[in-house]
Amino acid sequence: MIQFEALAKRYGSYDAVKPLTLTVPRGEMFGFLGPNGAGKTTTIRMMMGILVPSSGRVLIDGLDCQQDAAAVKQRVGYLPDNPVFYDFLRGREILQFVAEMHGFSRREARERSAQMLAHWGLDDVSEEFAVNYSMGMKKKLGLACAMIHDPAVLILDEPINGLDPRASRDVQERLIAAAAGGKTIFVSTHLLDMAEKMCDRVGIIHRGALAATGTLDEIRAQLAASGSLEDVFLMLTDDTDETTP
Ligand SMILES: Nc1ncnc2c1ncn2[C@@H]1O[C@H](COP(=O)(O)OP(=O)(O)OP(=O)(O)O)[C@@H](O)[C@H]1O
Repeated sequence: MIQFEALAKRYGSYDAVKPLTLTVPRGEMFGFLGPNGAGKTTTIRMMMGILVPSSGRVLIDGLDCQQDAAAVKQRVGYLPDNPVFYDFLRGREILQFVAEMHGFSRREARERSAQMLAHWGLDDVSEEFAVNYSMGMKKKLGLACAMIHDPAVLILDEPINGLDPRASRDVQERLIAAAAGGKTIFVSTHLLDMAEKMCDRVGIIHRGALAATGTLDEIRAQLAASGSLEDVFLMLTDDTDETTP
C-alpha cells in the first residue's frame, strides 16, 4: 500500500507538488497522469528518496520513504524516466550487478538475470553493451532491473514513452501480467490510452495539484462529463480561461 500524506515539494516560491494526499491499495495499478511539468517526476523522486519533501510524507507498506529509504528500496522496483546504464557493461552484467546490490549471491544473481533476460525477451542481446541498446531494449532492461528482486511494489516513470507500437504493447502486456500477479503498480504517464487500458484507477495532476482521482467512470461522474479519458484529461488540464501562469 502507498500512502501520501500531504506530500509537497516547493522550489523557492514555486509549488512543484502541492500537498498530495492519496492512498493506493495493495494490488492496484494506479495511473499518475498529468501534462508536462505537472509534478509527476518530482512526486516519484520523493517516493524513491531522491528528493526531500518540503513537507508531508509518503509511506510504502507503512515505511517512510525518507526515514526508511533502504527498507523501502528492498520492496520497491523503480524505473526512472530516463534509465541510464554503465556503458561498459553488457545487459546481462548490469542485471547481475543490480541483483548483487540487492544482496543475492553471485549464483542467485546469475540465475535471476537469466530469468529476467528471458522474461523480457532480451536473450539475444544479453551480451551486447547496453549503450548500443535501442530505446525499447533500454526500457525493458530498466524494467528487468526494477523487477529482479521480485518487489511487491513497482514505481514506473513513463515506462512506455518513446516505444514503438510493438514494444509498447509488449511492455503493457507484461505490466498487466505483473499486476495480475498481485503487484502494486504506481505508473506515471501522459499516454492516456495506456492508462485507460491498464489502470484500475487514475489520478490527474495539474500544476502540482491533484485535480481528480478515481476510476474513469468515477471521474466522469464527478465532472458530470462523458467521453474518453482524453476528453476528461483535456477538460481538467485546460488553462485557456486562466490568467495566472
Ligand atoms: N530543481 C528544480 N528547481 C526548480 N523547479 C523545478 C526543479 N525540478 C523541477 N522543477 C519544476 O517543477 C515542475 C514539475 O516538474 P516535473 O519534472 O515533476 O514534471 P512532470 O510532470 O514529470 O513533467 P514531464 O511530463 O514533462 O516529465 C516543473 O515546472 C519543473 O520545471
